[in-house]
Amino acid sequence: MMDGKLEAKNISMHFKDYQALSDVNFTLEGNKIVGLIGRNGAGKTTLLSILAAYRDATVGYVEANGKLVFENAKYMKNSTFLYEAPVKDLQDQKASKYFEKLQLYRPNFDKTYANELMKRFKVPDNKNLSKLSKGQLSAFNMIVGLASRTPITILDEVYLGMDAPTRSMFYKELLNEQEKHPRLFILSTHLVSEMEYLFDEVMMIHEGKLLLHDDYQSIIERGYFITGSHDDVDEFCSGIDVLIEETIGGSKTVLIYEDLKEQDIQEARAAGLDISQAKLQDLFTHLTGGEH
Ligand SMILES: Nc1ncnc2c1ncn2[C@@H]1O[C@H](COP(=O)(O)OP(=O)(O)OP(=O)(O)O)[C@@H](O)[C@H]1O
Repeated sequence: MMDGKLEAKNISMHFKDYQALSDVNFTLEGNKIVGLIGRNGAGKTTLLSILAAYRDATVGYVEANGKLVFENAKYMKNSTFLYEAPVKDLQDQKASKYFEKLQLYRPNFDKTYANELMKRFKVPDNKNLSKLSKGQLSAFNMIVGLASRTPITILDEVYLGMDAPTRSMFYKELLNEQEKHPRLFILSTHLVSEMEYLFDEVMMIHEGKLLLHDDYQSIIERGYFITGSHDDVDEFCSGIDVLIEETIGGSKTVLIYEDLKEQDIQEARAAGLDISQAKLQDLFTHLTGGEH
Protein backbone atom coordinates (compact mmCIF):
# COMPACT_ATOMS: atom_id res chain seq x y z
CA MET A 1 0.00 0.00 0.00
CA MET A 2 2.67 2.47 0.96
CA ASP A 3 5.98 1.16 -0.41
CA GLY A 4 7.17 4.58 0.60
CA LYS A 5 9.59 6.25 2.87
CA LEU A 6 9.13 8.12 6.09
CA GLU A 7 12.20 10.08 7.06
CA ALA A 8 13.00 11.99 10.23
CA LYS A 9 15.79 14.47 9.65
CA ASN A 10 17.72 16.04 12.54
CA ILE A 11 14.68 16.30 14.76
CA SER A 12 15.03 18.18 18.01
CA MET A 13 12.18 19.33 20.20
CA HIS A 14 12.45 21.94 22.89
CA PHE A 15 9.77 22.83 25.40
CA LYS A 16 10.98 26.15 26.79
CA ASP A 17 14.36 25.15 28.18
CA TYR A 18 13.63 21.41 28.25
CA GLN A 19 14.95 19.37 25.35
CA ALA A 20 12.62 16.42 24.81
CA LEU A 21 14.29 15.18 21.58
CA SER A 22 17.88 15.63 20.43
CA ASP A 23 18.89 15.25 16.81
CA VAL A 24 16.82 12.19 15.93
CA ASN A 25 17.41 10.75 12.46
CA PHE A 26 15.93 7.67 10.83
CA THR A 27 14.28 6.28 7.74
CA LEU A 28 11.39 3.84 7.76
CA GLU A 29 10.71 2.17 4.47
CA GLY A 30 8.04 -0.22 3.28
CA ASN A 31 5.27 -2.02 5.10
CA LYS A 32 6.28 -3.28 8.51
CA ILE A 33 5.55 -3.11 12.19
CA VAL A 34 7.99 -0.84 13.95
CA GLY A 35 8.21 -0.89 17.75
CA LEU A 36 9.18 2.39 19.37
CA ILE A 37 10.39 1.56 22.85
CA GLY A 38 11.59 3.87 25.58
CA ARG A 39 11.23 4.39 29.31
CA ASN A 40 8.74 6.84 30.83
CA GLY A 41 9.49 10.33 29.61
CA ALA A 42 11.94 9.14 26.93
CA GLY A 43 10.18 11.17 24.25
CA LYS A 44 8.00 8.57 22.52
CA THR A 45 4.78 10.58 22.42
CA THR A 46 6.67 13.71 21.41
CA LEU A 47 8.37 11.88 18.54
CA LEU A 48 5.17 10.19 17.37
CA SER A 49 3.21 13.43 17.38
CA ILE A 50 5.89 14.98 15.16
CA LEU A 51 5.88 11.93 12.86
CA ALA A 52 2.11 12.22 12.65
CA ALA A 53 2.40 15.93 11.79
CA TYR A 54 0.37 16.86 14.87
CA ARG A 55 3.14 19.24 15.81
CA ASP A 56 6.23 20.68 14.20
CA ALA A 57 9.74 19.98 15.49
CA THR A 58 11.77 22.87 16.87
CA VAL A 59 14.63 21.80 14.62
CA GLY A 60 14.54 19.35 11.71
CA TYR A 61 11.60 17.91 9.82
CA VAL A 62 9.78 14.78 8.70
CA GLU A 63 9.26 13.83 5.07
CA ALA A 64 7.03 11.19 3.55
CA ASN A 65 8.19 10.21 0.08
CA GLY A 66 10.29 13.36 -0.07
CA LYS A 67 7.48 15.75 0.93
CA LEU A 68 7.23 17.59 4.23
CA VAL A 69 4.50 16.09 6.39
CA PHE A 70 3.70 19.17 8.45
CA GLU A 71 0.61 20.98 7.18
CA ASN A 72 0.38 18.48 4.35
CA ALA A 73 -3.29 17.61 3.80
CA LYS A 74 -2.53 14.54 1.72
CA TYR A 75 -0.32 13.11 4.44
CA MET A 76 -2.99 13.74 7.07
CA LYS A 77 -5.43 11.78 4.95
CA ASN A 78 -3.03 8.88 4.60
CA SER A 79 -1.96 8.61 8.19
CA THR A 80 -3.65 7.84 11.48
CA PHE A 81 -2.33 8.82 14.88
CA LEU A 82 -4.01 7.38 17.93
CA TYR A 83 -2.96 8.17 21.45
CA GLU A 84 -4.47 7.51 24.82
CA ALA A 85 -8.21 7.66 24.42
CA PRO A 86 -9.00 11.26 23.46
CA VAL A 87 -12.31 11.32 25.33
CA LYS A 88 -12.62 15.07 25.06
CA ASP A 89 -12.60 14.89 21.26
CA LEU A 90 -15.31 12.26 21.16
CA GLN A 91 -18.08 14.23 22.84
CA ASP A 92 -21.46 12.65 23.13
CA GLN A 93 -21.91 10.42 20.15
CA LYS A 94 -22.24 6.74 19.42
CA ALA A 95 -19.66 4.72 17.54
CA SER A 96 -21.86 4.51 14.43
CA LYS A 97 -22.01 8.30 14.18
CA TYR A 98 -18.25 8.56 14.71
CA PHE A 99 -17.60 5.97 11.98
CA GLU A 100 -19.86 7.85 9.57
CA LYS A 101 -17.84 11.01 10.04
CA LEU A 102 -14.57 9.13 9.81
CA GLN A 103 -15.56 7.71 6.42
CA LEU A 104 -15.63 11.24 5.02
CA TYR A 105 -11.93 11.81 5.47
CA ARG A 106 -10.59 8.25 5.62
CA PRO A 107 -11.22 6.81 2.15
CA ASN A 108 -10.05 3.32 3.16
CA PHE A 109 -12.04 3.15 6.38
CA ASP A 110 -13.89 -0.17 6.47
CA LYS A 111 -17.08 0.19 8.47
CA THR A 112 -18.04 -3.46 8.22
CA TYR A 113 -14.69 -4.49 9.63
CA ALA A 114 -14.93 -1.83 12.36
CA ASN A 115 -18.36 -3.12 13.42
CA GLU A 116 -17.13 -6.69 13.41
CA LEU A 117 -14.26 -5.68 15.72
CA MET A 118 -16.69 -3.79 17.98
CA LYS A 119 -18.54 -7.08 18.49
CA ARG A 120 -15.43 -9.18 18.90
CA PHE A 121 -13.86 -6.79 21.40
CA LYS A 122 -17.20 -6.31 23.14
CA VAL A 123 -17.31 -2.56 22.78
CA PRO A 124 -20.95 -1.52 23.25
CA ASP A 125 -22.30 0.39 20.26
CA ASN A 126 -25.49 1.57 21.95
CA LYS A 127 -23.70 3.88 24.39
CA ASN A 128 -22.18 7.29 23.87
CA LEU A 129 -18.43 7.02 23.48
CA SER A 130 -17.88 9.31 26.45
CA LYS A 131 -19.56 6.66 28.64
CA LEU A 132 -17.25 3.80 27.69
CA SER A 133 -14.95 2.27 30.28
CA LYS A 134 -11.21 2.88 29.99
CA GLY A 135 -10.57 -0.52 28.44
CA GLN A 136 -13.51 -0.19 26.04
CA LEU A 137 -12.26 3.19 24.94
CA SER A 138 -8.76 1.81 24.30
CA ALA A 139 -10.31 -0.99 22.27
CA PHE A 140 -12.41 1.54 20.36
CA ASN A 141 -9.28 3.56 19.60
CA MET A 142 -7.49 0.46 18.37
CA ILE A 143 -10.49 -0.40 16.17
CA VAL A 144 -10.37 3.05 14.59
CA GLY A 145 -6.63 2.55 14.00
CA LEU A 146 -7.01 -0.82 12.33
CA ALA A 147 -10.17 -0.13 10.33
CA SER A 148 -8.93 3.21 8.95
CA ARG A 149 -6.40 1.26 6.87
CA THR A 150 -4.20 4.26 6.27
CA PRO A 151 -0.78 3.55 4.74
CA ILE A 152 0.80 4.97 7.90
CA THR A 153 -0.73 4.01 11.24
CA ILE A 154 0.80 5.35 14.42
CA LEU A 155 -0.46 3.92 17.70
CA ASP A 156 0.85 5.53 20.88
CA GLU A 157 0.50 3.05 23.75
CA VAL A 158 -2.94 2.23 22.47
CA TYR A 159 -3.11 -0.89 24.66
CA LEU A 160 -3.31 1.18 27.86
CA GLY A 161 -6.49 0.25 29.66
CA MET A 162 -6.93 -3.10 27.90
CA ASP A 163 -6.76 -6.17 30.12
CA ALA A 164 -4.29 -8.97 29.28
CA PRO A 165 -6.68 -11.17 27.24
CA THR A 166 -7.85 -8.14 25.25
CA ARG A 167 -4.26 -7.09 24.55
CA SER A 168 -3.49 -10.55 23.33
CA MET A 169 -6.53 -10.44 20.99
CA PHE A 170 -5.37 -7.06 19.76
CA TYR A 171 -1.87 -8.35 18.92
CA LYS A 172 -3.33 -11.27 16.98
CA GLU A 173 -5.68 -8.99 15.10
CA LEU A 174 -2.84 -6.61 14.27
CA LEU A 175 -0.80 -9.42 12.70
CA ASN A 176 -3.84 -10.69 10.88
CA GLU A 177 -4.62 -7.25 9.50
CA GLN A 178 -0.98 -6.63 8.55
CA GLU A 179 -1.04 -9.78 6.47
CA LYS A 180 -4.25 -8.85 4.68
CA HIS A 181 -3.71 -5.10 4.34
CA PRO A 182 0.01 -4.39 4.79
CA ARG A 183 1.01 -0.91 5.87
CA LEU A 184 3.54 0.89 8.03
CA PHE A 185 2.60 0.54 11.68
CA ILE A 186 4.53 2.39 14.34
CA LEU A 187 3.67 1.27 17.86
CA SER A 188 5.08 2.76 21.01
CA THR A 189 5.23 0.64 24.10
CA HIS A 190 7.03 -0.24 27.26
CA LEU A 191 5.41 -3.68 27.38
CA VAL A 192 8.45 -4.95 25.56
CA SER A 193 8.45 -8.61 26.50
CA GLU A 194 4.78 -8.92 25.67
CA MET A 195 4.95 -7.19 22.30
CA GLU A 196 8.40 -7.91 20.92
CA TYR A 197 7.21 -10.78 18.73
CA LEU A 198 5.16 -8.28 16.74
CA PHE A 199 8.09 -6.13 15.67
CA ASP A 200 9.90 -6.28 12.33
CA GLU A 201 12.00 -3.33 13.34
CA VAL A 202 12.80 -1.64 16.64
CA MET A 203 13.66 1.94 17.57
CA MET A 204 14.87 2.47 21.11
CA ILE A 205 14.86 5.99 22.46
CA HIS A 206 16.40 7.12 25.68
CA GLU A 207 16.38 10.64 27.12
CA GLY A 208 15.35 12.09 23.77
CA LYS A 209 18.04 10.32 21.75
CA LEU A 210 17.68 7.45 19.31
CA LEU A 211 19.81 4.80 20.97
CA LEU A 212 19.20 1.98 18.55
CA HIS A 213 17.36 1.37 15.30
CA ASP A 214 17.58 -1.93 13.49
CA ASP A 215 15.72 -5.03 12.40
CA TYR A 216 14.36 -6.90 15.38
CA GLN A 217 16.33 -9.97 14.37
CA SER A 218 19.64 -8.09 14.09
CA ILE A 219 19.18 -6.60 17.55
CA ILE A 220 18.27 -9.91 19.14
CA GLU A 221 21.28 -11.58 17.56
CA ARG A 222 23.65 -9.24 19.41
CA GLY A 223 22.29 -9.80 22.91
CA TYR A 224 23.88 -12.61 24.89
CA PHE A 225 24.04 -13.80 28.47
CA ILE A 226 27.34 -15.48 29.23
CA THR A 227 27.83 -17.57 32.34
CA GLY A 228 30.90 -19.39 33.56
CA SER A 229 33.77 -19.18 35.96
CA HIS A 230 34.77 -15.65 36.86
CA ASP A 231 38.08 -15.82 34.99
CA ASP A 232 36.72 -17.51 31.86
CA VAL A 233 33.94 -14.94 31.50
CA ASP A 234 36.38 -12.07 32.01
CA GLU A 235 38.72 -13.49 29.42
CA PHE A 236 35.95 -14.00 26.88
CA CYS A 237 34.62 -10.48 27.45
CA SER A 238 37.92 -8.60 27.35
CA GLY A 239 37.43 -5.62 25.06
CA ILE A 240 33.64 -6.05 25.06
CA ASP A 241 31.23 -3.64 26.78
CA VAL A 242 29.39 -5.45 29.51
CA LEU A 243 25.86 -4.18 30.21
CA ILE A 244 25.40 -5.98 33.51
CA GLU A 245 27.31 -8.47 35.52
CA GLU A 246 26.30 -10.64 38.41
CA THR A 247 28.61 -12.79 40.49
CA ILE A 248 27.38 -15.73 42.51
CA GLY A 249 30.18 -17.56 44.31
CA GLY A 250 32.91 -18.26 41.75
CA SER A 251 30.54 -18.02 38.81
CA LYS A 252 29.65 -14.95 36.86
CA THR A 253 26.93 -13.96 34.39
CA VAL A 254 27.22 -10.99 32.07
CA LEU A 255 24.93 -9.45 29.47
CA ILE A 256 26.60 -8.12 26.33
CA TYR A 257 25.42 -6.39 23.17
CA GLU A 258 27.94 -7.39 20.56
CA ASP A 259 28.38 -9.20 17.24
CA LEU A 260 29.86 -12.58 18.09
CA LYS A 261 31.26 -14.96 15.53
CA GLU A 262 29.61 -18.35 15.47
CA GLN A 263 33.03 -19.94 15.77
CA ASP A 264 33.88 -17.93 18.92
CA ILE A 265 30.56 -18.99 20.44
CA GLN A 266 31.25 -22.67 19.64
CA GLU A 267 34.76 -22.50 21.10
CA ALA A 268 33.59 -20.72 24.24
CA ARG A 269 30.85 -23.32 24.73
CA ALA A 270 33.37 -26.12 24.25
CA ALA A 271 35.51 -24.45 26.92
CA GLY A 272 32.59 -24.62 29.36
CA LEU A 273 30.91 -21.22 29.03
CA ASP A 274 27.15 -21.11 28.88
CA ILE A 275 25.97 -18.71 26.17
CA SER A 276 22.31 -17.91 25.65
CA GLN A 277 20.45 -15.30 23.68
CA ALA A 278 19.04 -12.35 25.63
CA LYS A 279 15.51 -11.03 25.13
CA LEU A 280 14.74 -7.59 23.80
CA GLN A 281 13.36 -6.77 27.25
CA ASP A 282 16.78 -7.47 28.85
CA LEU A 283 18.57 -5.30 26.30
CA PHE A 284 15.98 -2.56 26.68
CA THR A 285 16.28 -2.47 30.46
CA HIS A 286 20.05 -2.43 30.53
CA LEU A 287 20.78 -0.27 27.49
CA THR A 288 18.55 2.38 29.05
CA GLY A 289 20.25 2.50 32.41
CA GLY A 290 19.12 -0.62 34.24
CA GLU A 291 16.65 -0.76 37.07
CA HIS A 292 17.47 2.66 38.44
N1 LIG B 1 4.21 20.34 26.32
C1 LIG B 1 5.29 20.03 27.06
N2 LIG B 1 5.93 20.95 27.81
C2 LIG B 1 7.01 20.64 28.55
N3 LIG B 1 7.57 19.40 28.61
C3 LIG B 1 6.98 18.45 27.89
C4 LIG B 1 5.81 18.69 27.08
N4 LIG B 1 5.45 17.52 26.47
C5 LIG B 1 6.36 16.60 26.91
N5 LIG B 1 7.27 17.15 27.73
C6 LIG B 1 8.41 16.46 28.36
O1 LIG B 1 9.16 15.80 27.35
C7 LIG B 1 9.61 14.54 27.82
C8 LIG B 1 9.14 13.44 26.88
O2 LIG B 1 7.75 13.28 27.02
P1 LIG B 1 6.93 12.19 26.21
O3 LIG B 1 5.51 12.32 26.57
O4 LIG B 1 7.30 12.31 24.78
O5 LIG B 1 7.55 10.84 26.82
P2 LIG B 1 7.10 9.32 26.61
O6 LIG B 1 8.31 8.57 26.19
O7 LIG B 1 5.91 9.25 25.73
O8 LIG B 1 6.72 8.91 28.12
P3 LIG B 1 5.68 7.83 28.76
O9 LIG B 1 6.19 6.47 28.48
O10 LIG B 1 5.78 8.17 30.22
O11 LIG B 1 4.33 8.13 28.17
C9 LIG B 1 9.10 14.39 29.24
O12 LIG B 1 10.14 14.73 30.14
C10 LIG B 1 7.96 15.38 29.32
O13 LIG B 1 7.82 15.88 30.63
